[in-house]
Amino acid sequence: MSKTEQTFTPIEKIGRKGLIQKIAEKFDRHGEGMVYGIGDDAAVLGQLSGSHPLISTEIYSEGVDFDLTYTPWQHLGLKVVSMAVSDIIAMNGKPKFLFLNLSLTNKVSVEMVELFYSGVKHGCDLYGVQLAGGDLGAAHKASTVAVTVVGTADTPVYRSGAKAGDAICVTGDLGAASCGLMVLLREKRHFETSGQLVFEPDLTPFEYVVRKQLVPEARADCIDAMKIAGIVPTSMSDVSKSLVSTLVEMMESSKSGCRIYEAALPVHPETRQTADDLEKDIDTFVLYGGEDFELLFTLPEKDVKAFAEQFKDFVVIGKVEPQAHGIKMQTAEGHEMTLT
Ligand SMILES: Nc1ncnc2c1ncn2[C@@H]1O[C@H](COP(=O)(O)OP(=O)(O)OP(=O)(O)O)[C@@H](O)[C@H]1O
Ligand SMILES: Cc1ncc(C[n+]2csc(CCOP(=O)(O)O)c2C)c(N)n1
Ligand SMILES: [Mg+2]
Repeated sequence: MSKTEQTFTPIEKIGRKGLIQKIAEKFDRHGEGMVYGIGDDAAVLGQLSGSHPLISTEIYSEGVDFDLTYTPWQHLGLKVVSMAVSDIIAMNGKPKFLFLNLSLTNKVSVEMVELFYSGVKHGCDLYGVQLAGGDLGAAHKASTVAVTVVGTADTPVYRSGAKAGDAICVTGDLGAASCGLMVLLREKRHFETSGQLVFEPDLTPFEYVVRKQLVPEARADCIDAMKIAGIVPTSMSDVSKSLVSTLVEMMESSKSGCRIYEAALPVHPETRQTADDLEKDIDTFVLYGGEDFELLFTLPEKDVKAFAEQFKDFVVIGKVEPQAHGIKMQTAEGHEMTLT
């Protein structure tokens, strides 16, 4: 069946209760640490002993944070889970339970909600998280998705612990997700002016960057490796907004400055290629682009080598300095510039 012929069952046809029942069927009501999930006035979780409960909550609005023209519903479901668990992971925690609140316009069908929850299910399985409840309501013009995640941490890691002399590290690569967003927005503009009925652009040359935008993955693998290596970073945060804003937040709360090296910033070859194609400066994406969901963390110099033996997908991009140094980047040409 092509996109134009997909069935559209209005939510009012099965009703709110009918839709919640369809959602509930996809998820277990009981599970590890969950006494009773979807189906009563509140979820009942198991008792926690020893570790600290962590709670993080986020809201995403249609047209502001996501665009349904180019976002498949199952991708949106997976992405909201990744974005939510990333905040728990960034505290050195383990995500456990998820709550999802949806307010939906009448442009959203039962089938779309089912696709969304198949993405959510995929995310829950990927991160070992259980859907424990939520809420469902109507929206007038734009849909919203609010997500709350509950996790645990034996040793929470804050943004504020960076110490002068620590190495500044980042996982994966930067700038790909915002580069992917630019590609999707360009294709959307093209679609709107072309008069075509179906939005089916050929994104093959942009597969990596578009994937990073539509289905980013939270770096649970890095936290697991830290645990195995017995390493606790001095500070950590996820790069959800941009490298520069995350660095500034981290250094301000750590009462420190830093120096990063432009030449050390990790960039995927496809991001570089796509930036050229878009005729944009690669640095705009790498320094100021959001949604990469990589981890930025600081390690005492002596821990870097030990951690590198356990985990390969990170690089050192700079060093923490005393606060008076400011937040600086040494460019590839050897100049020093202040980052803001
Ligand atoms: N979008 C959703 N995703 C996952 N679970 C949901 C969602 N909406 C509702 N639920 C779950 O379904 C069950 C019934 O929810 P419902 O909102 O109907 O009951 P309630 O919260 O007790 O009622 P009220 O909102 O009037 O207090 C609850 O367990 C709730 O967590
Ligand atoms: C249509 C559309 N407009 C804007 C964006 C960009 N965007 C969405 S959420 C976000 C930050 C997440 O941070 P946090 O998880 O901290 O809320 C950014 C940069 C997008 N993807 N789609
Ligand atoms: Mg409710």
